[in-house]
Amino acid sequence: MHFIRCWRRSATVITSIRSFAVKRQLCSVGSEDDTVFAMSSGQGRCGVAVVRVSGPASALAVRSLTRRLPAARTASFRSIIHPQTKELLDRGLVLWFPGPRSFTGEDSAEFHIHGGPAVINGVLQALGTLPGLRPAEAGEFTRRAFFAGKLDLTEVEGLGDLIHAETEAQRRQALRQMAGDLGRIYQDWRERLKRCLAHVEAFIDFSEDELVEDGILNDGKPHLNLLCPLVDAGVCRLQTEMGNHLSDQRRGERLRSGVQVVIAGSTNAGKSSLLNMLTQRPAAIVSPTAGTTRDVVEVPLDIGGYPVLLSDTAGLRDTSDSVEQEGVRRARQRVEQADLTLAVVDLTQLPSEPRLASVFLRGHLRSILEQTSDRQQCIQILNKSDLISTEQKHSIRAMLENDGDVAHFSFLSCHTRDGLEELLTLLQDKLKTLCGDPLAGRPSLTQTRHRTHLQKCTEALHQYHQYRDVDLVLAAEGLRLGLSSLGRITGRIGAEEILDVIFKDFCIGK
Ligand SMILES: Nc1nc2c(ncn2[C@@H]2O[C@H](COP(=O)(O)OP(=O)(O)OP(=O)(O)O)[C@@H](O)[C@H]2O)c(=O)[nH]1
Ligand SMILES: [K+]
Ligand SMILES: [Mg+2]
Repeated sequence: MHFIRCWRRSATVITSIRSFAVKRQLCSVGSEDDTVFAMSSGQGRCGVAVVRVSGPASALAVRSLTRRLPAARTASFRSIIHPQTKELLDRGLVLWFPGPRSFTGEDSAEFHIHGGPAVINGVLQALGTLPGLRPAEAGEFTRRAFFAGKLDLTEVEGLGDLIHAETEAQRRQALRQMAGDLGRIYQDWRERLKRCLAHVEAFIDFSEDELVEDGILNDGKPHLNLLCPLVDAGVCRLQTEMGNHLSDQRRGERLRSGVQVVIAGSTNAGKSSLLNMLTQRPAAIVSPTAGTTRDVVEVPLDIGGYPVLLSDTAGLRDTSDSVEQEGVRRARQRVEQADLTLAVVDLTQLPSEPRLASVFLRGHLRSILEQTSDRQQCIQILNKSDLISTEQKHSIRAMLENDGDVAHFSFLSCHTRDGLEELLTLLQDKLKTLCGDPLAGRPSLTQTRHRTHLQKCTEALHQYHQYRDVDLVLAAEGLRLGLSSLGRITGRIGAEEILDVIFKDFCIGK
């Protein structure tokens, strides 16, 4: 059975980024020596809410609200009392995690309380009355874990992705990244590059006399490979590995952000009917009038665990209507940016003669894909199969199977749902190819941020090769730049400037 559902709950990213940026500025007066607290479970009424505390005054907080400190890392059932009024706020579980063996590396505690708003507000308000305690900023617990060396930046990003993961494949990829699989690759490259740089620097540090005496220096030009034959090989190997990692057709990034699947074709082919059938709701207007759809209608879907952004578009035709022209322009733009195009054809428009039908289909596909030449990224959907005879269907199928040019096709009826299972199987296979298996092989690159730094690193390594025979100091500088770019991925270097960007996606309490 195929599994389809909506995977993206809301689209309020822009406002949340803005409000987060403002909050950061306001709160940046807070120091890391403060003890912070926040509700870490979701907003709204719930059975159990978790309030987290982290920082040096955590023990004070537990003692003030529950009288004594429980045994470390063991749940203890306690009365939770307001430290000033002595009023009973709730009864719940208290956990005490003395640093450094805690998520943040600091002394921390958790109160598992009843999830009603009055209880939660009572406990948060009580914590706020204690000296040295203040409400946490978004992502502050994770930020502290990062500064305590508990997580590197790729693991922090993995954690952020895990919180936002809405499909199975996204969850698998995020979990793997959070466990440090990706970070370990970058760390290993960094260590190896560091060794290469150390060799070159040692070479530079030798005095000229020593080198001349040892016959290493010829014509006043040092020959690096006489002293460290491993450096060249090491740098080349790194370049190959990074090149492979970079040329992964954006599989990991696509899985993280959703695969762009676009429905396109002539007017009245049944594009909106297909969108509605896949989304299982009337997301787009369907009517017998050609040119019904004008705007792009986009719906997030989970197809077999893969995140898809499915778009219905205006039917492609020449028209004098300026609004429809704009719709066609947008449709073409979407097809250009698509990871996968579903080219919908109305079977009743197909000539009955097989050779002419073949020409018609090719022409139809060409008119949709125009600039994008990659046939592999397209599925031809032969719609309205309920309106043609079984014999006609057989002869079209035979014709297409003999035509090497049509890569993938699927017969479908949006009215009888005939062919839906077949289409979904085909779709799922395509998505698997486009996103890869997040658990198989080496982990994929998941973020543009990593790609940018890695590209900079490979450019810097190129500088090494360029200068190694001419100017060793410049060659070494290439390695140093490469090292610094790699360090930026895991957060060894320049973390402060990118932390805000990463934590924008975190919620308060994480
Ligand atoms: N018999 C039959 N009719 C279909 C099928 N799919 C769609 N239709 C009909 O074809 C007409 C056009 O369907 P739409 O889904 O609006 O087609 P569209 O491609 O979105 O059209 P535009 O937005 O105008 O480009 C409607 O009357 C649908 O009911 C099908 O599989 N079988
Ligand atoms: K229509
Ligand atoms: Mg439509």
